[in-house]
Amino acid sequence: MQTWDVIVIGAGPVGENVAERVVASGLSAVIIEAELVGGECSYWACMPSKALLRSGHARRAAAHVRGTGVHEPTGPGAGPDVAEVLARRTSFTSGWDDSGQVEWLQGVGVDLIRGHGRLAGDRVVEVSTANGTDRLQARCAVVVCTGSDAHVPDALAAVSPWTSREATSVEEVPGRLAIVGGGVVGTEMATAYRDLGADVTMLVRGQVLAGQEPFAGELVTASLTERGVDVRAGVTVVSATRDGGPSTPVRLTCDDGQVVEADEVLVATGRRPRTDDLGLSIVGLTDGQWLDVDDTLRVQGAQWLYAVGDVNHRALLTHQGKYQARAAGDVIVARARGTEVLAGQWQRHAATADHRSVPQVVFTDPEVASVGLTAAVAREAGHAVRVVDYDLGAVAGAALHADGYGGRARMVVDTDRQVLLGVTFVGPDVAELLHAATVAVVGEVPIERLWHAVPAYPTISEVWLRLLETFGREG
Ligand SMILES: Cc1cc2nc3c(=O)[nH]c(=O)nc-3n(C[C@H](O)[C@H](O)[C@H](O)COP(=O)(O)OP(=O)(O)OC[C@H]3O[C@@H](n4cnc5c(N)ncnc54)[C@H](O)[C@@H]3O)c2cc1C
Ligand SMILES: NC(=O)c1ccc[n+]([C@@H]2O[C@H](COP(=O)([O-])OP(=O)(O)OC[C@H]3O[C@@H](n4cnc5c(N)ncnc54)[C@H](O)[C@@H]3O)[C@@H](O)[C@H]2O)c1
Repeated sequence: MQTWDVIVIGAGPVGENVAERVVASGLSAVIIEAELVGGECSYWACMPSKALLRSGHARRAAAHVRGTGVHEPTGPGAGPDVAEVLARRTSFTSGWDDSGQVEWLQGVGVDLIRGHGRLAGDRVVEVSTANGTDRLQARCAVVVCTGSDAHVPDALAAVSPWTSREATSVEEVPGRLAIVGGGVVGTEMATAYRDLGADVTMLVRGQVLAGQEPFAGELVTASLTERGVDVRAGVTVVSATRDGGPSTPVRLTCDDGQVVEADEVLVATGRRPRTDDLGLSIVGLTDGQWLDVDDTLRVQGAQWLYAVGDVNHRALLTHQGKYQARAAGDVIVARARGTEVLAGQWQRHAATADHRSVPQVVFTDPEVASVGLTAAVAREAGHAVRVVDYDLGAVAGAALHADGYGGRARMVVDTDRQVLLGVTFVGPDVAELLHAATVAVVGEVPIERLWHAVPAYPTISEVWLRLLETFGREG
């Protein structure tokens, strides 16, 4: 049996980071990957989805500045060049070829075995490869970084719907696309496919972007609707049929009796853990579940098993998974060496920010950039809260940025401690405003000190000053 200090199962962005981290500190590591090194993010999620969105976004941004000579597309064929958009997308996935990432792994000294990994004993991992089964032994830790898959509701399974994988790797844009789900994937793909010329209908069980401040879903819905997307909220799909067989139109029946026909249907109804056939009974758990971890990313009740990234269900985002990977990699090294474990709040080995300081950008148009708690969640958690809103369009830098700029900003203030619990920006190109908010929330920067962080004039960031003025210097 071959032995390494650390065995990582899953070479997505998170697994790669854990392995790199422990090797950089002098331990040995092997990573096991069943599909492509780079994982979902590189080939079927973050990168291709943002590439599909970018051309339409850039074109609309230019069309909203008088004098650029670019106008909002009207009529068939007037939108972005679909073939070029798809070609650009494909370049960002390297044509679904992972040799570049494999080279990077080799360069940082991480060993790779291709195959399906599962636990098979105390620190033992069995790998099913094309040539049979290998058994590997870890001296220190086994780290599960197997990510997540699309969840497909039973009502839709029979019609073999698209998931985010098909939506991001598309080669031919359907004429009519129905999207079930109004979360991040649903709204981003509605934005992208509308730009690519599809007639898009969204069927949303609850509210659009339900986890965000309510005005985020409202502004995104208004914009999608204005651009011709048919957004139907408060409806549940109860059955789906494709009477003519595969590749023929799909008919979706909703709980209120309405029927929607489309050439393709994308299911964007959340994720499920990729823990099937993982041998979790070895540590007293059941396959198919999310893996509950402590703040050092160690599986609850286990000594040598860690779960990092989507699979632990703390924050299903690449950047947050990589943040966890840094903490996990470092704590594995500390435990291996017997050096001090720093697992208190905000210390090196604890993923403290997962609890209430997670930043996210939804790349719709307008963009939604948020960090920390929404007002509703902050109140539910028992904080004394004051909500401060400001019209982003009234900021000089925003008005210069785009003609008719529309958007809104909110800060959620903990009035007992006079610090920010959450910040949300909704508007064109607000993504790059987010990190300042993340620093303020994570740093628990007192409001009084924020008055000394002067935003440059005339930038959209001046909204910070407007929010403070609205809050008032005496609070
Ligand atoms: C459409 C879409 C767009 C997204 N856009 C963004 C975005 O813009 N920004 C953002 O931050 N996040 C985004 N996300 C979320 C992001 O993709 C995930 O949070 C991220 O990929 C999680 O990384 P991971 O390494 O935990 O898992 P994954 O990327 O899923 O990687 C897990 C790897 O493990 C492998 N694996 C699984 N089981 C086994 C096994 N038993 N043996 C061996 N290998 C195995 C898989 O093949 C895979 O390569 C998006 C998600 C979707 C679906
Ligand atoms: N820009 C980004 O950061 C980005 C982009 C895409 C995805 N992601 C990540 O990927 C994850 C998955 O995204 P998602 O949009 O699939 O999930 P989501 O949780 O954001 O949204 C799921 C949507 O599906 C609906 N839904 C759930 N079950 C349903 C059912 N049975 N029938 C009908 N509707 C149902 C929900 O009401 C919701 O509208 C997210 O957690 C997100 O963090 C991030």
